[in-house]
Amino acid sequence: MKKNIFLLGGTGSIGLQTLDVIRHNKQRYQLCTLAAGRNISKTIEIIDEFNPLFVSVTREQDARQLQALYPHIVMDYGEQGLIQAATFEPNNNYENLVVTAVVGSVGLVPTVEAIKKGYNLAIANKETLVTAGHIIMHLANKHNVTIMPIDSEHSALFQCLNGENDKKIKDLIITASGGSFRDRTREELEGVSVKQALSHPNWSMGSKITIDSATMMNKGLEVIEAHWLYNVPYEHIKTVLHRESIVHSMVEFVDTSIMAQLGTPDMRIPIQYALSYPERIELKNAKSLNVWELGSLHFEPLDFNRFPCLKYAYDSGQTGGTMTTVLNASNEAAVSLFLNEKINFLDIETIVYNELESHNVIKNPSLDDIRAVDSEIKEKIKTNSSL
Ligand SMILES: NC(=O)C1=CN([C@@H]2O[C@H](COP(=O)(O)OP(=O)(O)OC[C@H]3O[C@@H](n4cnc5c(N)ncnc54)[C@H](OP(=O)(O)O)[C@@H]3O)[C@@H](O)[C@H]2O)C=CC1
Ligand SMILES: CC(=O)[C@@H](O)[C@H](O)COP(=O)(O)O
Ligand SMILES: [Mn+2]
Repeated sequence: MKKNIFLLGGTGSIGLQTLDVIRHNKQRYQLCTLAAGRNISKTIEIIDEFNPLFVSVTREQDARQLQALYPHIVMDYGEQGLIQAATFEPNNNYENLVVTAVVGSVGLVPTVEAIKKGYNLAIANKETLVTAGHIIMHLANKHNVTIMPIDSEHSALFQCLNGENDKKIKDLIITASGGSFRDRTREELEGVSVKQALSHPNWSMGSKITIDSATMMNKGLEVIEAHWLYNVPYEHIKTVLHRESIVHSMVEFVDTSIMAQLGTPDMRIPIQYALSYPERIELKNAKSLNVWELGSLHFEPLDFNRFPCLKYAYDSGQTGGTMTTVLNASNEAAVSLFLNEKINFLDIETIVYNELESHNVIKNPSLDDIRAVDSEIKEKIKTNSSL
């Protein structure tokens, strides 16, 4: 059956690649709603091509400008707009699929509301699972909602698992490219520029996740994301440095058999699979992986001393409660300061460490607890940086 796609973060890296999948499969998918942030020229391009029923943007003045251009489209803005984009009720009988491709914990509330509505999810926005995995997984189970992973490693794990029971898993093995500074020592990280940090060796992505790759926080967030998605304890989630980003992750089963998923570093592969599942369909304009040209693949241990953010993530995940909210919120705030050239690259991990050290954990936090801790931490870091 045809699917309504509710796209949160349509103007970003994942959003635009999702639109490319829709573009080549118009008989399968229709863009039902679009939520964007501040990129209004891109929003206009998307509206002109895909004619969604509902559009939301971050700022009220942008929504007004768009409403004047498109009087027939329902529009809103801000958090309320994002929620509407996730819960809009189209007047058709298609299946509903919400693609969460916004960056940061702003994705949390709309995701919760979409689940309560019974809409299935394709999740790229890992921050939502990191900050509130227990709430999301519990609600999804209660409302019988399917969660498909878009993150490349989690899509790989999903494909390797192929429906196997979590009791049959020995270890999840998540691969990491190492990011832009993988060949530098910690001393060589002093004074690195934003431009250098944004130069990822294998993937073209949004700026926040590219910095997370360079600090290895991305892999830490992915460990927590995998814990919630696949119900595997942290001691059975391993990470490995794999420079080529060809093996997207692996699962070792109890009989020691290892399954791996390979492919070119092209996010349209996991995005399309999340949209088409349980079917697998041809990916238009895709380049096959040439294993004969590839020759060899490399795997190396990851060192917690070199990449302390990875250790902070494991420790936060093990502690649980609001600790992962603090990890995520402090990282979001610190990365934003770094991108705005207010702090140095190595300050990111110092800020995260200090917040984790001083936090009094709330066990089994509610959505309100999480939202309060998230805003408090972000506000504190922002205020301190401007003193
Ligand atoms: N890029 C990738 O290859 C991968 C990304 N992910 C995850 O997917 C998510 C998106 O990443 P990516 O696409 O790279 O990020 P981008 O920065 O490229 O895009 C972010 C999107 O979110 C929108 N946005 C930001 N803030 C708000 C807000 N307050 N309200 C509404 N919309 C907002 C932006 O709008 P605008 O630009 O209009 O301001 C944009 O559409 C992240 O969680 C990331 O970790 C996971 C795996 C791979
Ligand atoms: C494409 C994708 O899923 C990213 O999360 C990617 O994994 C980033 O690469 P590294 O974090 O491995 O550098
Ligand atoms: Mn990933």
